Amino acid sequence: MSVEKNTRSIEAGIETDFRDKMSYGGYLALDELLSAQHPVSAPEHHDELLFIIQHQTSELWLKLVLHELRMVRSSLQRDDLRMAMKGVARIKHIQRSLTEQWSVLATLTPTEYAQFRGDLGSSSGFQSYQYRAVEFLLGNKNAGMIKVFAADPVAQELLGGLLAETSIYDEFIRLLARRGFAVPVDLLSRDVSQAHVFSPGLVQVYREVYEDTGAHWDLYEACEELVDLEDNFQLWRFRHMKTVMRTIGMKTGTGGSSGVGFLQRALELTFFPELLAVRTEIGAAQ
Ligand code: HEM
Ligand SMILES: N[C@@H](CC(=O)c1ccccc1NC=O)C(=O)O
Repeated sequence: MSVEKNTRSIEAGIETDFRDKMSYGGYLALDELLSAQHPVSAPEHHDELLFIIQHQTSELWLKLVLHELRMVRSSLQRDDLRMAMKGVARIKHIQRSLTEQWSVLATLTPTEYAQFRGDLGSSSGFQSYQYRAVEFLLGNKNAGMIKVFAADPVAQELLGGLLAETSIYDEFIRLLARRGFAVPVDLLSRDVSQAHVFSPGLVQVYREVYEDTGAHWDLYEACEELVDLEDNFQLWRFRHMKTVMRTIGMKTGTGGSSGVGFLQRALELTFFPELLAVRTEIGAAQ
């Protein structure tokens, strides 16, 4: 270490020859990753790289969210609530990071975006199959959403598969039934390819959990974790809608929707409605 030169010396043990050894770039396939940004504006607009990287990093995180959600689902199937909650905890951190990331894109002004928006053609986040897969795994099934992937067999297969499978909410509800709670039977034999719809009987199950937390501590904790997950998902949707509003105003979307109005309607969707409804009941007379 040469303090005067403000330079750190490279230690003798530091690896420098990677002809026959695994390296950082090799392990992480950085050549592929860092050559996957292809701006379409010509001449290239300075801000298009921001736009591409914001989406690519979001898709990478969504890939991990999907990976963790599958683990959460299989843990619930095995009655391993602790493992499931470990997965949920990780997902919650990813969601925070994804939501925080909107501030980077918000530095893209409407003037700058308008200069390359036309080059995006009809491509849109509406066509993100990983985002749709997350919605499906959380229980917001919608077969109609698969239509836009007619030209993408990989996406179609993934989403078609998830549509027919249980969501993490279906699995949580089944776990509650195995624990002896009076879960309405129609919920246990429902067509899982449809979106979960509000069940008043399930609210009563949660009421039992929330009114005797000591007896049902792990379930009580799990319920609150699921509420956090939904809350975080809605915060992402809200920041998306607000960023869209400040960037394109009330223009229609490149994907063909009305734009902001369409995104606002997504804020009315809910994954775990009974977990929210139970709050109204707590402490109320029987
Ligand atoms: C300036 C930036 C952005 C604008 C102006 C914008 C605009 C829009 C609009 C107008 C829609 C409605 C569909 C349409 O007609 O196109 C939409 C949908 C969507 N966008 Fe973006 N978006 C932006 C950035 C992002 C980013 C960074 C992501 C991250 C992956 C994203 C993901 C999505 C998703 C998943 C949908 C579907 C939402 C749903 O079905 O409720 N968007 N976006
Ligand atoms: N729908 C956006 C375009 C857009 O944001 C976008 C375009 C291509 C790939 C991802 C996108 N992000 C989110 O919709 C718009 O109407 O400006």
